[in-house]
Amino acid sequence: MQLLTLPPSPALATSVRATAQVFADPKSQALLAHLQQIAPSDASVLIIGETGTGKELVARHVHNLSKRRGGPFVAVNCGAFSENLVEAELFGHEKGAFTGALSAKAGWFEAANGGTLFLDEIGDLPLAIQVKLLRVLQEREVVRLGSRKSIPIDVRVLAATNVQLEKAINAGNFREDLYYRLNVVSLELAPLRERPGDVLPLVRHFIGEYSRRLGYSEIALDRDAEEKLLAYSWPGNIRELENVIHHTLLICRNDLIRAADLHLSNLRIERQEETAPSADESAEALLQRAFQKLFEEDCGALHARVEAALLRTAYRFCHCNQVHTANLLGLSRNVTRAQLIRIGELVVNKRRSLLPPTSRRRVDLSI
Ligand SMILES: Nc1ncnc2c1ncn2[C@@H]1O[C@H](COP(=O)(O)OP(=O)(O)OP(=O)(O)O)[C@@H](O)[C@H]1O
Repeated sequence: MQLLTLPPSPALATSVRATAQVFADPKSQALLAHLQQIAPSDASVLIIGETGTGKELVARHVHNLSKRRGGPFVAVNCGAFSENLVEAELFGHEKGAFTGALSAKAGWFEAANGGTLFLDEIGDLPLAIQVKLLRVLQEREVVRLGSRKSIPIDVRVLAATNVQLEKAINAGNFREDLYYRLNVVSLELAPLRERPGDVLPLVRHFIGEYSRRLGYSEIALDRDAEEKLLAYSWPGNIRELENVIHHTLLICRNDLIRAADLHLSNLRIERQEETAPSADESAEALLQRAFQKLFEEDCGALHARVEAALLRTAYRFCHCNQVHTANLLGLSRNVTRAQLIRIGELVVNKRRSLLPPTSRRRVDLSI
């Protein structure tokens, strides 16, 4: 097994999540060897893999191993923007270039100058923008929207996709010339189910990571739990595994994780079928299910805000009674208290006893 600990480059300091990476399975070790070979060059790389297989983490790794590691690493999700917005974001714009352009703004290419631009979900880029991207890659200069001035750029582009771009090319949704420009080197990430040697090292890695963050002492797995994790197919890959471990540590407060503590998605499906919403399902049951589901999914910042709003609502609904809130949400009292402190619903006073803040009376449902 190989566990690498990488210092993030200065430009990454605020955005890097995991600096330790697990490459234990022979397939992952081969990928790592390939990655180390191609990282120093300036070649464009196309990273291919199902969702959650670690494409962004690999892109950051390539950047950190390249001569550009002292420069910025800018990661963007091409699928998250409308056609107009993605153009302005990629290439930048001048003041007044379009309604709402109140000031001039550099685009992602300029922001990544001297470093690496990671374009995730490249298959979602609209065709009109693909043409412009190709031109920038060929000419190594950008022209902001609303300007005629060319700005030279020195950027290495890494792109990622979880769909087969060849199919998109055949369907007329992706330009072949852009595909060849991006795919000078390709790195294919196998789904987690095809690299079983990574599963337990990743589990231990995330147990360590989340235990540290939650302030827990050492936590072990029993043999049945290990077998259950190894037998599972991980459709959401490493991200799903990470969420399962995070969820398990939040719910289970023992030093030993047993098979029954692990809620994998096939169990969730059974549970959802058993408890499919009925017309007369109580508000409490609905709230509890929504809350459990949130713990099982990762939607980044939105997740954290919805989770906080739900906690706050449940706590106020239970008249600031921690035990009732814990029962309502199906959590232990310790976890509930820790989460309430985290979102500022409970404060520690001078005598170190916990109190709800008195100044806030209104239920804040904003997410
Ligand atoms: N080899 C690894 N070692 C440790 N953690 C990893 C590894 N690969 C991925 N992860 C973690 O798994 C999570 C998902 O990884 P990442 O975001 O890179 O996947 P992705 O393939 O880019 O996902 P998507 O297709 O949804 O954009 C992240 O939290 C990442 O830190």
